[in-house]
Amino acid sequence: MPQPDADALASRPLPPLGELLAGARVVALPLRTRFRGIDTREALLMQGPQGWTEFSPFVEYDDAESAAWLAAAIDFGWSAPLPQRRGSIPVNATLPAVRAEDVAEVLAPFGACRTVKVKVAEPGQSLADDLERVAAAREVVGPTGRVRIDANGAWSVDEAAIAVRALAEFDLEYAEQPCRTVAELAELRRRLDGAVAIAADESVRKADDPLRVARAGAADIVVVKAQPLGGIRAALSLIEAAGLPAVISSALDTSVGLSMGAHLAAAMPTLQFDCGLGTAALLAADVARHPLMPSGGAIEVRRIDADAELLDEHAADDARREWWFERLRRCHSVLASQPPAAR
Ligand SMILES: O=C(O)CCC(=O)C1=CC=C[C@@H](O)[C@@H]1C(=O)O
Ligand SMILES: [Mg+2]
Repeated sequence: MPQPDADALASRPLPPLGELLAGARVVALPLRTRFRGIDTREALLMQGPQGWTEFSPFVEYDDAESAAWLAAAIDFGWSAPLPQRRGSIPVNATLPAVRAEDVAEVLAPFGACRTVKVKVAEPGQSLADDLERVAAAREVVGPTGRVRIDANGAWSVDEAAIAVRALAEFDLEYAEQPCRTVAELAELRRRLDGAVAIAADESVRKADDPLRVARAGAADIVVVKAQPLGGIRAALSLIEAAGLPAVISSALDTSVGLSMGAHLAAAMPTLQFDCGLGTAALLAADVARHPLMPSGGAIEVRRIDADAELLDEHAADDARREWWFERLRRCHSVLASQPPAAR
């Protein structure tokens, strides 16, 4: 799993656990549409000297992997902000693997996004389902819009070669993580020979070596998420080292976590692609009175104040809150056991 950037974090001591827990809140937010197998997004929110920050590794992630998400939360809540090069971030709409007839309705909360990312290769669905969904998404964004797909590594190289060529009929901006391994991505990229660009997501955020995919020439683009990569500074170093265009994306965060992603995107020297940071539109409830919803195809770069009433209204139950506090304690121990230079 990726390690937080050593140099960037070495100078900052780990805040004591008590400081993290003071005022920490756990929320359970309903989704509008089922996404990556969940209907509710749980997140732990904390208040640091720089403002609200988020720790929300998916519940199935182990402590070693989740510790990078905690390093990110601490970085955003406790470290001085980086210079911002832009005040708003163009975003894509994110389309879960819904039926074609539901596409327009599911995309409506995203407003006028020129780019849509379509989930494909959902277990239990067929290429015909993907073709219909991508066709419907193309219909919504029109001929000048951009359509990208995300298979979350579900295809073999042969399946991907067939599916990506078939879906290319709808003019794809890129295919995100079509296959699981770096070797498969490299083979697919060779076979496609530039017909469709390949973006790496899991091969970056869940890899022991997040730079391997770039070094192997297995992708044209890296998808970069602030929380799994250990925070804004670590993500910026990784992008520089990868030497590929980056798409900053969300981890299905609350608006607090999305503001971390927006600050990462704002600190990027260049931003070539629309970012996957419009996902507040997938939530049926959020923690802020003015959430980071996409408007006119962009989100603002600003910090988010969690709202006391919304935190109460969407508070997780006692058992889940204790589970998250325990997880925070364990991940804090993981970070504390690392030498400061590796934290
Ligand atoms: O990139 C986007 O449009 C939104 C974020 C997104 O798709 C994801 C967020 C969180 C978990 C992932 O399964 C998923 C992804 O694979 O990129
Ligand atoms: Mg992805």
